[in-house]
Amino acid sequence: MAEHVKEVPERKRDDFLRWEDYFMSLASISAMRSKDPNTQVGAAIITAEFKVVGLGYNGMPIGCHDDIMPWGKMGSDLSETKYGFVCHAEMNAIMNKNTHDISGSTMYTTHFPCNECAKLIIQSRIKRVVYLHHKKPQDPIYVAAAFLFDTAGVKCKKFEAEKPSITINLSERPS
Ligand SMILES: Nc1ccn([C@H]2C[C@H](O)[C@@H](COP(=O)(O)O)O2)c(=O)n1
Ligand SMILES: [Zn+2]
Repeated sequence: MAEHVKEVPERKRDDFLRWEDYFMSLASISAMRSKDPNTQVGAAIITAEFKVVGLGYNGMPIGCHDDIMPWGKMGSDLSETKYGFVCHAEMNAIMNKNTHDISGSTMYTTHFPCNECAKLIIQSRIKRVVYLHHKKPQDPIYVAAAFLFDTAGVKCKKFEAEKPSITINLSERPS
């Protein structure tokens, strides 16, 4: 064979990122955009045809500047904490969707959805939720969310990574 022709491998590479790892990676990378000093959450909506149609992370509403809004957990009432204002990652992923009908889709989320996001997920006709963390399963908010999903027939699954961690190299130097 001519010396300049690269030997083409006969088989595909086998260490490619599997679909589920890819989709949870998109949710996890989206979470890296969050300004929440305590909990960064990301969500990705994937259609049954494996198309990415929505990404979101927890953040303040449009026009509510991050440096003006409260990011604390404690205050004399809700209006003095982030909880009264922050948009959840799941809601933002739904609001950011780039197609009208997301029925039958799967939401990959770094954290188990709250009851308010569960309602949005159900009403959007998302049929499956894959989550990475579930910090407070006994919290009434998440008990209510689980009841909503179970009653509405939305399947919930804890994410199991094929690759427990991935590295992204954004520098020009080859990894
Ligand atoms: N499924 C969830 C759960 C929480 N979030 C957001 C809401 C807050 O920004 C933060 C939670 O704050 P913490 O009480 O852990 O300090 O995460 C979400 O977007 N989706
Ligand atoms: Zn929520």
